Amino acid sequence: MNEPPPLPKALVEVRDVDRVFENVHAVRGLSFEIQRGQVVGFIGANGAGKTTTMRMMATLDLPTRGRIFINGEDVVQEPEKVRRLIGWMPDNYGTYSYMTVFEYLDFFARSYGFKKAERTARVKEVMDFADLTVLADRPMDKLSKGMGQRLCFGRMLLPDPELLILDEPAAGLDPKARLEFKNLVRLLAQRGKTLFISSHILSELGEMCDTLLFIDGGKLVYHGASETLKRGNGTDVHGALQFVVDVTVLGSSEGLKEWAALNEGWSFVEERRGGVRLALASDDEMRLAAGLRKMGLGGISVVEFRREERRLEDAFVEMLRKEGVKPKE
Ligand SMILES: Nc1ncnc2c1ncn2[C@@H]1O[C@H](COP(=O)(O)OP(=O)(O)OP(=O)(O)O)[C@@H](O)[C@H]1O
Repeated sequence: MNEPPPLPKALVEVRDVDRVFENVHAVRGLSFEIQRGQVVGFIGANGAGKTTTMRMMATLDLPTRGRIFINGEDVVQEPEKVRRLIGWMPDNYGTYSYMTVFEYLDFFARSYGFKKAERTARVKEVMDFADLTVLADRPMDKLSKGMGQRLCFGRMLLPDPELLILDEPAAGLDPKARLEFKNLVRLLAQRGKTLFISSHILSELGEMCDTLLFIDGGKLVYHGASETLKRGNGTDVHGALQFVVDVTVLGSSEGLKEWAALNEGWSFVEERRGGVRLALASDDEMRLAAGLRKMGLGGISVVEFRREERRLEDAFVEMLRKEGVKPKE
């Protein structure tokens, strides 16, 4: 029996892509990969090139130079195959008055080729998933921003695409709707979907994404794990990442300051009431645990410790500074 061909390693591969409009160089030499099952945040200021990149991935626009592959299929040469793999949620979508939520989903399910019982079952499944069942008979133009967004989400999920591309989905949502949106993202990630989500507000995406891509002036300025960004508390004089640990001790913290000076990988950052902030030149939890054990053996009574999370906004600003880019509003 013939084995099926192996799946391409990365679900998305963007290779040295440029997009030049008449007099705007919107995307410049952009390259990145997205692995299957990841939730990726695509972050950049207004005009950074996010929508242009996403539209090219979604086969709605063509690169001026470079190539984009989705599951190994070239978006320019095989747009039909690519469209079957992706769900695209634009930042704006049209509403039809006098069409209910159910009618809208049913209409799109028909256009995706679902027939009768299968169509009814699929629309029901999507309405349940996106919490739209109670809104089934509500006219589309009577939905709140959050409800409308859930409907758009539902429509995108009808053909069960593997890759979901969402352009600014959290923009304009109130806190409750934003929470509901985060839950949907979490559920989809649990089902093994790959999500590529843009925003110009870092904190909107930080918690829900495994990986972050930062774009500025059409260029990629960072691609990495969101955890690394959050935990890394800046860099030392040599540019190496540091992780700050806040340690509370019983009694004087003088002993801990001396301990940090004598132990490799550790350094003193600052003193605070009841404790000290130390930097550890590693995010290895074993090294942190070994350090805490050594403190105890050295007669230092640690009553509490906390590895600090850096605000993603600070991380972003610092990263742009390192790249020599001035952050924009
Ligand atoms: N069709 C077009 N013709 C000319 N210029 C365009 C076109 N589409 C986008 N641009 C320009 O390309 C640049 C990148 O725009 P893009 O919409 O990709 O940015 P963005 O990061 O999505 O921003 P926003 O968050 O405001 O949507 C901008 O300078 C924009 O004005």
